Amino acid sequence: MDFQVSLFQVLITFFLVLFMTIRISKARNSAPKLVPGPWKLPLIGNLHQLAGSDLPHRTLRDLANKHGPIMHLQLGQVPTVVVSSPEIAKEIMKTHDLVFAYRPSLVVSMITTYGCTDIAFSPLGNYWRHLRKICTEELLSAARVDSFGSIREEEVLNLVETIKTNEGLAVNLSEKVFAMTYAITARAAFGKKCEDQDAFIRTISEETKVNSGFFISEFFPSLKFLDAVSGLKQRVEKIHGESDRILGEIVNYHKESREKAKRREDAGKEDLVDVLLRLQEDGQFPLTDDNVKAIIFDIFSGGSETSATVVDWAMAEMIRNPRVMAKAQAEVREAFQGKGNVDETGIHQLKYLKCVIKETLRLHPVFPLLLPRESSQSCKVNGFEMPSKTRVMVNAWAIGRDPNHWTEPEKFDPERFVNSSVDFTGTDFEFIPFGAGRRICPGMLFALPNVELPLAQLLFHFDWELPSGMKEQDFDMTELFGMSVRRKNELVLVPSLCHASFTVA
Ligand code: HEM
Repeated sequence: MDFQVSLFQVLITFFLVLFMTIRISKARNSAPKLVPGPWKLPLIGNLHQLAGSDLPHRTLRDLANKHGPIMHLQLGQVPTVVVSSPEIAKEIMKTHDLVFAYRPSLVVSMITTYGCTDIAFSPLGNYWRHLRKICTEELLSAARVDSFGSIREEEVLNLVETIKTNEGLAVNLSEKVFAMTYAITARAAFGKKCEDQDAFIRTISEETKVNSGFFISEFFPSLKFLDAVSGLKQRVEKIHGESDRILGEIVNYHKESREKAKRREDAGKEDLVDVLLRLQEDGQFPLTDDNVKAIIFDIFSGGSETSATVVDWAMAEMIRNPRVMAKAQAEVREAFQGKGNVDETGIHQLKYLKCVIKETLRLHPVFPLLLPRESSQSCKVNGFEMPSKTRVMVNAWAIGRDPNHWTEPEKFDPERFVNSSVDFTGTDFEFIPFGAGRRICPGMLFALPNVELPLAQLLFHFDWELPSGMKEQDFDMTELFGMSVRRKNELVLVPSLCHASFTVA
């Protein structure tokens, strides 16, 4: 067979190849630009890079330093994007807030929050919107928070009195502060001390510990058997069973007392369970008993440990920075001189203390990765395509220490906030300890007095020292990761009574 190639055939072939090459390269150029990230292993993706990490926010910051402030990680079956700069956080939580205001449904939260019917884990929609409205108008409004002022003052004074009896001795301050914030939340939520309060606090604290979201079975949602193998599900169900029983009793007890009060027509001051039951009775928006329990669970888990954690970090930072402690003490002692005590009416004068609290939240955000979000549709962020159902973690801890936005970011320096308008209300994306956008923490107003008043009282009444033999520079600041990040070791300090304290009436 002759093998003759005409010029015509050569030209046709040339143009065909040219055409195909241009099409392929065009298709490549128009292919969505995916978020970059480290190299992935089959099946587990990048999980090995987090394996063994006790402190994921730190590991993720180190990875982001290599791979960029928007980084894709394949965590088992879960495509995840980690955001570590204020600019990209703003795109997620402001520009595209609606797309990213969903939460993933996690094994643990499904159990603990009655199938994600609480505020924090319920999907964006009418039910969630209604709960947020209940929060802002009823449960966590400024007026409601004010109405708990006497409870706060009493419980903080109890704390001060207990410490006074231990003057000169090493006191486990962490334990006492956590007990105090639990007592405040319990009284605000349930009113009079309920019989099972202590058992309930124990179970809630257990539940929040297992709710960190970093369990292997959370990353392989289709492999249900992993829940059983890891024992996670059984463990959480057991703890939740106990807290559900107690919450059920609390709700029933409140229903009975409301009935009795109605018969006597003597409706007293409402606690938070009362408010929810009133709304349930009104029937404007259907709320089942389980919904009420889920909301109370949120308020407890969000309300108690978080504030105590901030007080604990702030005291620890001030012990390491005696100059800051002395300045904060001078401010509070001057403001309340002669009164012998700190009360909430004058607390707004404590400008420096507010800076100390901000600086504490910058360096030690209680939820360093906020709460996880999930995209409801595909979306372009910073020029990268993010498909629907991508899990998003915003590393607020890394953002608060971003050297492009903070000078000497690792230094505890409350002065940086003195003449600064930067605040944590969700508009300054370099400082987002309460999150931002639609999902921003609705408990800010409830939380802040529980941080300010105890701190002010501890600084007003006492001078603080480390137990003998310990030096400021040796003081341990190791973190413990759970649903929130607290100090690993309890804060043990020696109080001595300040002379101003003696003037108490
Ligand atoms: C210092 C104390 C607190 C800090 C640092 C804090 C921080 C946060 C953060 C970072 C989020 C996630 C925001 C996001 O996804 O963008 C959140 C959500 C939430 N917080 Fe707080 N919180 C505190 C206290 C409280 C208190 C006292 C309550 C209730 C009494 C509360 C109730 C909630 C709820 C219900 C959500 C879920 C909001 C939603 O998903 O719509 N928090 N909080």
